[in-house]
Amino acid sequence: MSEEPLLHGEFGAHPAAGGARYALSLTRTELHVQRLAPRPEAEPRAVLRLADVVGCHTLRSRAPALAAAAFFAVYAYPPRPRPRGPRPGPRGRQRAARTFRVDQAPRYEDNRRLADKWARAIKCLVLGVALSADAEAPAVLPRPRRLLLLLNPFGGRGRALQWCQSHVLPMMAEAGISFNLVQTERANHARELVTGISLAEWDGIVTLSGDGLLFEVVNGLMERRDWAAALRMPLGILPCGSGNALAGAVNFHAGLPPALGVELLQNCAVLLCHGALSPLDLVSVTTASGARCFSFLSVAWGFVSDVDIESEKYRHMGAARFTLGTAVRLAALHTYRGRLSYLPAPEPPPGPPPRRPVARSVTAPGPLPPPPAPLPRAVSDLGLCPEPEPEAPRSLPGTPEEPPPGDLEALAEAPGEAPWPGDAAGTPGDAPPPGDAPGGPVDDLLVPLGQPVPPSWVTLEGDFVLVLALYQTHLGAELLAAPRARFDEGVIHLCYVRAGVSRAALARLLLAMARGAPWGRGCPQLGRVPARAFRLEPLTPRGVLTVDGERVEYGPLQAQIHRGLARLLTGAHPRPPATP
Ligand SMILES: Nc1ncnc2c1ncn2[C@@H]1O[C@H](COP(=O)(O)OP(=O)(O)OP(=O)(O)O)[C@@H](O)[C@H]1O
Repeated sequence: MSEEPLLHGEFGAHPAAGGARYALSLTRTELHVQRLAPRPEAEPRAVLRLADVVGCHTLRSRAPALAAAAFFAVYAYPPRPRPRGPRPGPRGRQRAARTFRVDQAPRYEDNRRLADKWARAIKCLVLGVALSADAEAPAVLPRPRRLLLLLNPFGGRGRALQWCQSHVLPMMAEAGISFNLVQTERANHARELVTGISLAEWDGIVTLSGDGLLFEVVNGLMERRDWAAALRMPLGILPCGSGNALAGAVNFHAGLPPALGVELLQNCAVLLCHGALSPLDLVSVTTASGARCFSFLSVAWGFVSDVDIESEKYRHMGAARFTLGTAVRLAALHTYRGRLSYLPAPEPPPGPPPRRPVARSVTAPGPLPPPPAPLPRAVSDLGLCPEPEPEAPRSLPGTPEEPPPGDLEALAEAPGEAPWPGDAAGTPGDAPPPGDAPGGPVDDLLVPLGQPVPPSWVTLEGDFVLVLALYQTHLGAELLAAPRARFDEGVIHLCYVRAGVSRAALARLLLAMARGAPWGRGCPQLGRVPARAFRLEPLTPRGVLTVDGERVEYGPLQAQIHRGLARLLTGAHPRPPATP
């Protein structure tokens, strides 16, 4: 064991399976489980990484023979070993739950106290809440979170609901997260919904679809009169669409290997249970008609937006639609005449993106708000019931490693009330910052589209194959286009490819991106510049412009970045230091 254990104890197992006993050691990052009896040599020491743990519950047996014992169950989703072979396949995560019996004291109350201590310590470490150095002092946990889940049943290959039921909801129950799940019924439904919700009722809004549904949520929140307070609402994304770039970025920043499909969804769901937040840059984009929208991902013109929109007809293929769309577009390569102007930003520092200390996702301490008002097509309409509040005893679903139903029941926990570190940054309900206009922050770097750009800007004119403004690492779940991007660095990564590039050179560039390899070396037509703002003026009369993969009106547009305007549930947090 490389780290000092915070807690060490000897416990029985549940079910009792031949009187097995285990020595448990809890460090800041791992739970070590060593069988003591019978035959300790028969079972190698198991190590559960807390990064794979989503929750821990205290339980009590209904059996009179076990009346003095208390129990704690640990729920983890470690990655499956990657299948061997020349082409390693996807691995995904496998649920692993272990229940331990605390039975050394003759009195139930004393065993319960010890079980509570272990459960609290594990939960604190999973949630990034500071523990006392010896883990002896009772840690005060924040109150359970309430999330609004918005699911597009037609996103990607139409599997969002099925994936949510089988992979997301069970994990949330184990993490002690309450939720209300709403299926969207049409485009813009999510946008309308979030313009009307009461912010105080939710600790986060999470979309289950592609990037498009989160785009709706961001813009719905921006339409509110209290937009600045609304943007303090933690936002999360669980990838169930065909374009899952932001989820790819969340996965990357957590240090996880590239993933697609269910594997990416499971990774993001585990991270969501951990609850850590990062500030998220938003880019305000103004089009020729004066319409303004807010973007968290990209503005694209030419090759990238053409592929995005044209490949809609292959949406039944999921993410593979982009590969086919790319091949088709490469065969008929177009160029577009236009003018690209930008305000340069200082070059970001080299090297991998540093992990920032992150805030927690949950609202400030205080009494629980009233239960959320019922929402249309909410989870109860679907026969899925939100988890009861943790105060209510409940039986847990049975699995081979778990107590059989009816044997153990969950115990009431003291309601959490600790503040979440970093929540002072703002909670839903804050007043908008003074000086900000209704309808979003002022674009202080931009002059009206009809006027020339300021003299400090750089202008390029010519024929382009593509222009892409990206502010995340990923352009698709596995397309690592800007490895140095961070969620809140306040930089637009502008990238353009001028006419004259060969099909082979463009294909090489895209392939390198897909492999996560460095790209663009030896391609003189490629330009990459960090910017704070840009203006794009297409001179070719027809074409496609997209913002976050959604088509917008074709014509001149301009944009500027607003640093850390929103908050994203990223889940990855450094292990908290012990308080002295
Ligand atoms: N119930 C619904 N019926 C039809 N469209 C919907 C519904 N709910 C959301 N939408 C719209 O579906 C679009 C696609 O959503 P999203 O990007 O999240 O998923 P996706 O599968 O990755 O799709 P795409 O790749 O086309 O962007 C969004 O523009 C959203 O407005």
